[in-house]
Amino acid sequence: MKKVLITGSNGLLGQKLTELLLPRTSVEILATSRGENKLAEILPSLPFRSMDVTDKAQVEKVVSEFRPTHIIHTAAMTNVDQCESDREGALKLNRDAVQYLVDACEKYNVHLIHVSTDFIFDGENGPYDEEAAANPVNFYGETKLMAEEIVKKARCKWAILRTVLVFGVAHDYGRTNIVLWVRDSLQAGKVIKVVNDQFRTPTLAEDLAMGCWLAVEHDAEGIFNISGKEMLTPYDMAMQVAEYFALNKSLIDKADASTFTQPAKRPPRTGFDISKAEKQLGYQPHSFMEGIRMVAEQA
Ligand SMILES: NC(=O)C1=CN([C@@H]2O[C@H](COP(=O)(O)OP(=O)(O)OC[C@H]3O[C@@H](n4cnc5c(N)ncnc54)[C@H](OP(=O)(O)O)[C@@H]3O)[C@@H](O)[C@H]2O)C=CC1
Ligand SMILES: Cc1cn([C@H]2C[C@H](O)[C@@H](COP(=O)(O)OP(=O)(O)O[C@H]3O[C@@H](C)C(=O)[C@@H](O)[C@H]3O)O2)c(=O)[nH]c1=O
Repeated sequence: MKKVLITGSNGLLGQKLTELLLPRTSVEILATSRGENKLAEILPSLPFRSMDVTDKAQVEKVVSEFRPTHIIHTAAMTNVDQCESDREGALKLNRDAVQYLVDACEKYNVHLIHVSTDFIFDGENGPYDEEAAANPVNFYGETKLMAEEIVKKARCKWAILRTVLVFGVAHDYGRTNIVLWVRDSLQAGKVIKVVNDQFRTPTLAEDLAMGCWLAVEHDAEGIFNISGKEMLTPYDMAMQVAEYFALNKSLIDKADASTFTQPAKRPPRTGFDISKAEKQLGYQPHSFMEGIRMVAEQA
């Protein structure tokens, strides 16, 4: 019987993972997150414990008591711009916490599934396969690369699953994402500036959760790219969202790096080649348009 501990269960991926795994009788799960359980009402049977991954003692205590066979580590500081301004916080959460989890996994023989990002790359020549050389262009990417290096040195079994621009609907969730942001802006009649010089393979949160589960089922070891399959610019994405919801495309202003900047630099061309995960894990993501339809059904 596989016993899976999920970190960051209140997050977008954490919630989809919890919803995916809870009904499965072949696996026992323990959802953990820093704050109160945001899924308590909708999933009353969900085993949950509060676990602040930046607290080494809490990590050791929860892992020693639950004794998981696998940990899927989703918790992170994912606000890329915040990572530039709160570097100490970003290091604690995105780097130090991973060392505490590795220590516990080594001590209790737990297989660690660590979620990482395309932002470890500089975006000069995407799409990337699993062997590509990392070269982050912002602090978030630097902290996530540090985390990967900690995982690669671990003496427990480990897998690193890298993903890109995750979108989906979560409960009681503070952050938006590209699909919901475009839909809500256009429905409100707002003009939005959307870049056409950044390239991504956007990932439906449900597909990422399935990718994590496939890695657990296969006891996968090593690095796997788990993202969408289509290389799109945010402008392409916005046009598809407007198409799907029959919204006013003239509200979408084409932008580029000369007219749109954010506090942290974004790697221009990332995106992933997912053929390794397709072949070895049977990973099969939805199309971006199917992902939009699934979002529309939930929000
Ligand atoms: N979103 C994206 O576009 C991408 C994400 N990724 C990676 O995927 C993973 C999941 O991302 P995503 O689901 O979007 O993240 P979210 O920001 O949606 O969720 C992260 C969750 O982690 C929890 N958390 C924060 N601090 C702590 C802590 N100290 N201890 C325990 N839990 C904590 C928070 O829950 P609480 O409310 O309890 O504080 C938060 O909800 C991350 O590792 C990220 O780097 C990679 C590429 C793209
Ligand atoms: C807010 C905004 C974003 N964009 C573009 C920029 C970017 O390419 C895309 C998403 O921008 P955001 O700032 O919302 O997201 P961003 O912080 O770029 O997303 C990143 O999050 C971290 C966690 C990751 O790991 C990365 O894979 C990536 O998903 O949309 C616009 O074109 N116009 C806008 O007004």
